Amino acid sequence: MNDVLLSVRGAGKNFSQGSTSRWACRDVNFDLYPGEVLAVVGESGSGKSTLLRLLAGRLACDEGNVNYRVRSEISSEENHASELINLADLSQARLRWLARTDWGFVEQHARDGLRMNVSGGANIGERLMALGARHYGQLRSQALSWMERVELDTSRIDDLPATYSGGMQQRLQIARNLVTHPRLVFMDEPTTGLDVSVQARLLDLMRELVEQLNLAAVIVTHDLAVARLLAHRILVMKDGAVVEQGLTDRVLDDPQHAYTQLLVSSVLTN
Ligand SMILES: Nc1ncnc2c1ncn2[C@@H]1O[C@H](COP(=O)(O)OP(=O)(O)OP(=O)(O)O)[C@@H](O)[C@H]1O
Repeated sequence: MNDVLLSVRGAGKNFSQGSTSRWACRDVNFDLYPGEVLAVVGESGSGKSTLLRLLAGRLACDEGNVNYRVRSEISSEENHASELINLADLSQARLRWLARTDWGFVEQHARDGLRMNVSGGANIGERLMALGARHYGQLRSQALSWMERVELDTSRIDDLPATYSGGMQQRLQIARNLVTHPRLVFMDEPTTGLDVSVQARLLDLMRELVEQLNLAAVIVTHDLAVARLLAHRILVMKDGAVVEQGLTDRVLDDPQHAYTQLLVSSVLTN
């Protein structure tokens, strides 16, 4: 049995504005294993994106903790390679290192996850350069091979991402994230806003890559069909709380909580 990769215990985030304070998400608990895909679903404002940002160390928890099994080369000397480390105990430099190497983050809007003023090829090569790669020929051949892998036309390698279609930009974002062989990828509504046919092909590609690379992933989506296709498990959020979680088929075919039942039935009647 593999060791847990990500362990979340009682995690929550509070946003204060003036005299009012509000929990965007509260008391979230789950474990994620290598190669496992978890979908976080719920309506707008339920706290999905905030939770994703807590998991990726982009926001600090105001309660509870998020723990990650850091690879030996980036765990500090006093920590064992196999130990789960609380993100709150990592320095900003170590968190940035994780974010650049062992994690990926696919944003809903590609412009937030790509560098729009450098070529598609440079977008893929950049994360390798952050790891010390300098050989131009090798960077270019890696970029070409990842463009092929995500089914991008390699003749577009020198074009700026702004000249790519929305679906192509998402493929580029995925290639940019996967080039360093991360173990865990966070995705925030990765197919929202794309044409239905583009979405379907992108989802197929994502499913293939997740399987081939044994990737663990946390995918925020309001689309239960995305969760059904990609996720092993589902976590349902409402008003910042997790109301139900379990295996995808169980949650979608036999929802226990009234809110999940409503979500599932509203898809069926749409
Ligand atoms: N930076 C912030 N400052 C104050 N409140 C925030 C901030 N970010 C999020 N919130 C609040 O936290 C709650 C959860 O927001 P969040 O974006 O996590 O929900 P969501 O489920 O991802 O919604 P959507 O699907 O619309 O993106 C909302 O009430 C939101 O207004």
